[in-house]
Amino acid sequence: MRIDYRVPQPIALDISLDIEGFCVLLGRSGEGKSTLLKAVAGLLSARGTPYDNLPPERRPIGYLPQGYALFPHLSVWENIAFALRGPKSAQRAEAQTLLERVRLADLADRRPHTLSGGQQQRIALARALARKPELLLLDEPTSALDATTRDQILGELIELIGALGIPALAVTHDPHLAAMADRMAVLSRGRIVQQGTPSEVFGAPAGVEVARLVGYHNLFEGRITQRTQTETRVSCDDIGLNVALAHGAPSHGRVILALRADDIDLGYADTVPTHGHNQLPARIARLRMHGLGLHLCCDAGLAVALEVQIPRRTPRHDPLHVGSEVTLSCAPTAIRMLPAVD
Ligand SMILES: Nc1ncnc2c1ncn2[C@@H]1O[C@H](COP(=O)(O)OP(=O)(O)OP(=O)(O)O)[C@@H](O)[C@H]1O
Repeated sequence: MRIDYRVPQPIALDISLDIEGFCVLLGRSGEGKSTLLKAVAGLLSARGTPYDNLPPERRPIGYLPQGYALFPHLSVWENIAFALRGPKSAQRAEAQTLLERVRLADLADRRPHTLSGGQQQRIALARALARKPELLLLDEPTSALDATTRDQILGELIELIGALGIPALAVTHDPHLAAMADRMAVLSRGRIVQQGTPSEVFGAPAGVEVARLVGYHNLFEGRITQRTQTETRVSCDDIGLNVALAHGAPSHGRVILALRADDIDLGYADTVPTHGHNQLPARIARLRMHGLGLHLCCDAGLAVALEVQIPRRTPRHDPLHVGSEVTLSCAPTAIRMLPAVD
């Protein structure tokens, strides 16, 4: 399904988006993600296809707002029945069928506050299904979930929506959710700046804004000085780096290099890193624990400090401290080359 929407207020949007399976629209806070969903649902004034000029109640859309908006004083089945018509007994039977579709048949008489965040989310989904939607819209589906179970609950939700066979558009600023989608798009300054599968977008961000949103912590400027058939040599503050050639990457002049914190390897000054590419002597400027690993800020002579994520501490990592001399290294294929921004 394709949606084309133009929204004048409260923020100008001009959006064309292909929705297949579970699609995630990623954007910073305030970019207009909720505004787009409300426009498609007919809850604010906008022009676009499909559903142009249809009042909200006639749009075949299932809308899950942030926090789900379940009625606390109604039972689960009454929350779902709120979207149904007809005699009470028929409503109850249909609510029960919808609860079975979201695999929560035994919770019909509970109140929403007695359920987990993931269960509440599925009740909201059941209520949305009562409208027989041809499109599901989910506003920040991660926001009310517990961080420890979030990925599991979202995995189950995505699987469930896939089994229902209804295309879904979820909006979020969370790259973890985007990484789990069938397709994703990135919203910036009112437009879609990139869309594709998560591996296409995470693997080849179209620009600095996308790179930042999908977790490239290290962004720094350089100038292309040499090019071979497979690699480009880029000079960054007098430090030379080899970058693997990628389709569509700039071929000359100023560029921005993007590098993920967990794509940098760390060796001690007296050890040779696991691979011989792009070795940078560096000094640890800051260091903090990150789960089982470490997050480091290292001064390697570039204009910016390099952020380095070590997933698991080995016994050799224990002596690391501010001021330690280390050798950073990264493979040429780990560095993305983006057009420079003026
Ligand atoms: N009712 C309103 N009146 C005035 N301005 C509004 C209104 N609703 C939203 N805005 C503004 O429109 C812009 C987009 O808001 P929107 O809620 O769509 O952003 P968002 O991308 O969903 O943000 P978040 O991720 O923080 O939820 C923001 O600058 C917001 O302040």
